[in-house]
Amino acid sequence: MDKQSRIYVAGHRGMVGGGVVRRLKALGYENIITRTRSELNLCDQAATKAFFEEQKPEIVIVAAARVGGIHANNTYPAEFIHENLASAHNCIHSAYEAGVKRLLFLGSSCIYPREAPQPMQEDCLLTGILEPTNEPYAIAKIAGLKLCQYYRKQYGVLFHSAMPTNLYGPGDNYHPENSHVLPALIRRFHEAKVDGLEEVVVWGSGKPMREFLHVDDLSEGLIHLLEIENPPDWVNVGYGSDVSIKELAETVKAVIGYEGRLTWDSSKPDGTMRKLMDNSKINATGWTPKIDLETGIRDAYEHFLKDTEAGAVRS
Ligand SMILES: NC(=O)C1=CN([C@@H]2O[C@H](COP(=O)(O)OP(=O)(O)OC[C@H]3O[C@@H](n4cnc5c(N)ncnc54)[C@H](OP(=O)(O)O)[C@@H]3O)[C@@H](O)[C@H]2O)C=CC1
Ligand SMILES: C[C@H]1O[C@H](OP(=O)(O)OP(=O)(O)OC[C@H]2O[C@@H](n3cnc4c(=O)[nH]c(N)nc43)[C@H](O)[C@@H]2O)[C@@H](O)[C@@H](O)C1=O
Repeated sequence: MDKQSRIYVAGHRGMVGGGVVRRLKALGYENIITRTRSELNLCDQAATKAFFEEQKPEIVIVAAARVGGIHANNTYPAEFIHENLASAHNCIHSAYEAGVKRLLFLGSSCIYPREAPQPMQEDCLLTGILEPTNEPYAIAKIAGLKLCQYYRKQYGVLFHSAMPTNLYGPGDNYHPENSHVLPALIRRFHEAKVDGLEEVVVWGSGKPMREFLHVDDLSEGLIHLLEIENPPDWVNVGYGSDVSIKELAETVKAVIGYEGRLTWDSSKPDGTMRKLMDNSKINATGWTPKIDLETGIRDAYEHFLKDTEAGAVRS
């Protein structure tokens, strides 16, 4: 990518969008276009069309979406499918109409079937039923991926997608109920330590396995994908190994230095039992992650403490 390219990063105030902007600036890209949601609601088709016609970015990274953990997905299914379908469609179609040549859409490992053989390869898409706890979100993500695939096929635009695994790191959403598991545990263990609580409740059985990738690794992977001349229509971007929720909780507990006990709330859903992705396709192009989970959790906690100090924790 030319350092002068006009790059629109949708969702720049989010964890991924913020990571991508950080990485682009570190690499010397100077023409980065951003809009907050109040400046441009991507669910508003007319406003999105007008924005693309006016700005005519050369490259678009779609990191804007309605995102949340298992409880949020389970609680707001209509909002998750509506907002993610609308924002993906509006971004992708308006980009095409405005002559954008390259667009990278962000999906998720949730798009793959609940019972997909592990590790999950890209071609297992649509070969089985989806995990019910995030089906609305997954269907919207599949639609975005397919929009890119067929606009590329019919119109010849280079619109392609990345399927990240569970992400974490600076700028994450720390909402006590709606966040993903890793930020939720960082916040809960931290607050229990500060408040001297005797126990921390963790959801589910602790048995599900999850793969975690630090957002700085993902950001590097996304920019790497944009440098590839003929990328796959969609490609997994994961860490390559997974841990149980129980192991995760024990690691977060140790990093934060909480000495109380763990209890499990089996009334909360486990979700899919495993969703480790096969990342060999992107690895073969020369990208591999660098940040191991414990190092990454330390980094995320340091940023959480700094943001707490500054009253800037997102939730
Ligand atoms: N976090 C994770 O574990 C994973 C995330 N992903 C994908 O990565 C992408 C980014 O996720 P992440 O950074 O974690 O999410 P965040 O919630 O941290 O950020 C999403 C951003 O999108 C913006 N946004 C949401 N809806 C709209 C809208 N209608 N118009 C304009 N802006 C909007 C939000 O704005 P505002 O700040 O105003 O709310 C926010 O800045 C998403 O596509 C997500 O599906 C994929 C796999 C895992
Ligand atoms: C990232 C990807 O995948 C996401 O799905 P998910 O991985 O199931 O989401 P999650 O991060 O919320 O992990 C949930 C697992 O963790 C356990 N768990 C324990 N204690 C807490 C807890 O306190 N909070 C949460 N959220 N989960 C907890 C919980 O019981 C379950 O087993 C999609 O939402 C979607 O966003 C998507 O794209």
